[in-house]
Amino acid sequence: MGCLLRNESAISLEAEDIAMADHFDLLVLGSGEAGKYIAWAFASEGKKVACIERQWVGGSCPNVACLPSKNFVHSAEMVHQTQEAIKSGIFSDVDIKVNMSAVRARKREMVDGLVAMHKDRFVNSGAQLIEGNGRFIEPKKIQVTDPKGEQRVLTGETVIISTGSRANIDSVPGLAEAKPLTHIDILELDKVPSHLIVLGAGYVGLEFAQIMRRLGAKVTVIDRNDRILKREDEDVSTELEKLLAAEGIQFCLSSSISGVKGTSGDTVSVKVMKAGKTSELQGSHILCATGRIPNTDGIGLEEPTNLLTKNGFVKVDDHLQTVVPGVFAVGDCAGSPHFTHVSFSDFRIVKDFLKGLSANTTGRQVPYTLFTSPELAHIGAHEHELKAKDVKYRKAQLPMAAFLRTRTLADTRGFAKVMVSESDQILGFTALGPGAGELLPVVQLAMKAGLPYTAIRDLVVTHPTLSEGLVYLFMAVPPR
Ligand SMILES: Cc1cc2nc3c(=O)[nH]c(=O)nc-3n(C[C@H](O)[C@H](O)[C@H](O)COP(=O)(O)OP(=O)(O)OC[C@H]3O[C@@H](n4cnc5c(N)ncnc54)[C@H](O)[C@@H]3O)c2cc1C
Ligand SMILES: NC(=O)c1ccc[n+]([C@@H]2O[C@H](COP(=O)([O-])OP(=O)(O)OC[C@H]3O[C@@H](n4cnc5c(N)ncnc54)[C@H](O)[C@@H]3O)[C@@H](O)[C@H]2O)c1
Repeated sequence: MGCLLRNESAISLEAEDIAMADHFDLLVLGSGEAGKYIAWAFASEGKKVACIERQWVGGSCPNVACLPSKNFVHSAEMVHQTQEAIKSGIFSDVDIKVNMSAVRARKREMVDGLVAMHKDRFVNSGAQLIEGNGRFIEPKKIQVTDPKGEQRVLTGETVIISTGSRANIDSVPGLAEAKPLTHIDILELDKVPSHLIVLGAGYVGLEFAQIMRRLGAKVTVIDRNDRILKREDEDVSTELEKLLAAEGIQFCLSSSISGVKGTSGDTVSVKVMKAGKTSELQGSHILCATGRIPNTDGIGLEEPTNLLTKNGFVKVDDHLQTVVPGVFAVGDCAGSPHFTHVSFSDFRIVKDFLKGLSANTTGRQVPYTLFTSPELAHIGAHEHELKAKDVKYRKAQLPMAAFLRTRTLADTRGFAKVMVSESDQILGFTALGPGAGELLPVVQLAMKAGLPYTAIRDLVVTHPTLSEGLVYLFMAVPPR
């Protein structure tokens, strides 16, 4: 099989090594979102491809991140909806008791199905899935240690580093010893925590805080920032904090922790510092949700060619190629925004680049949705960024109650806003409301196609869908 790269690799492998090792057209380390799609795409075209995976076939998303956490979001939503139905008299005399083992079983069944689906995809595409831990000996040579401890050396004409990231555990005295939960462990609990302390009011922290609150836990969220989701506009994070607090979640903001005692799952005691004062918070469990660390340490990337940034991400250009021609890095480990859909976009960029097309990461759309209830969805510029850059814009904002479908759902919480340029281009859109994530693609499409906001304003949209509300929002944009 020939080289995948349009430019021949600068690295020449010694003939003897190639003879000894298993040699592939494409060698992928890590079977996460981008890595697995690249493996499947080239193997389906007849290339000799291997993908090395040490634990999670298909990566974090289907095993321990996006999909299982959204499975929990749904279980928590069912409990919440049942409670709402009792309040409104639809059910009477119902005693709700959450069976956490059943919540976990529903999640496990989904994950098992997803893993089986991934294994099938490997078989059907012809990409070899090689179980084991990979470590670079050279940029195009990886030593794999399989679960039995046996070692094998693989080489690739083209190599993709797709090793993802893991939860950060801060070096606070006693925190690691307390065996804190991460997103992986919390998805395996068989009992609802009596009092969950969540460290970090970002994506992971807020999604799990609401899940566990709705399943019956007392929940306290600690963050060093003065508001949740610091990167969002202040009106958005303030509103979401208000909605979560109304469900009974307690927030300790502008706070940091200086020590932890006890063991998560039994009792934990956390020393919280706020405005120079220290207090003690007792809980049953503690969850670390304070960001991610790239899985790039200890796998031979520092030597002989240092491929890493000072924060441990693999250094890449806007084609996701490292300093070594023919070696690419994708997804979280390359410092791409930490979303599965961005990793998928990385796959398409590398695939196109290898086929000689001019694909790159510059200026690509990065939409996102936080799966709290209500959801928070965003695309484009934030309002505070436009203000900071002194960009002139017109803004429309409506409460979600103006999206009439929300009234049928009896959930009118939140609001939506859009910022539009002097020349009618959509600069940014944010929605905090039920089903907000589903509103993004139509706005994205208009932005990508360079259509004026009036293209959405003037659509005939089915009544009463949530998307219909976009028409009313865009009608509210002030005239030029
Ligand atoms: C709780 C949680 C919820 C999330 N929810 C969402 C969401 O709803 N939507 C969204 O878009 N994003 C979400 N994310 C982010 C998303 O999961 C990540 O951005 C995405 O999974 C990154 O994919 P990746 O391919 O870069 O890495 P991963 O999916 O982590 O894949 C890396 C793979 O490499 C393997 N690996 C690592 N090192 C080695 C080695 N040395 N040898 C062999 N194999 C190795 C790992 O086992 C892993 O399977 C969530 C993240 C978390 C933590
Ligand atoms: N729905 C989704 O798309 C989704 C869901 C989960 C995760 N993710 C991705 O995973 C990434 C990681 O999520 P995350 O929640 O771990 O990180 P995050 O960066 O979103 O939030 C971390 C939070 O922890 C706080 N923090 C950090 N150290 C602290 C300390 N010592 N004391 C107090 N507070 C501290 C930070 O101020 C921040 O608010 C996200 O950025 C996102 O890209 C996406």
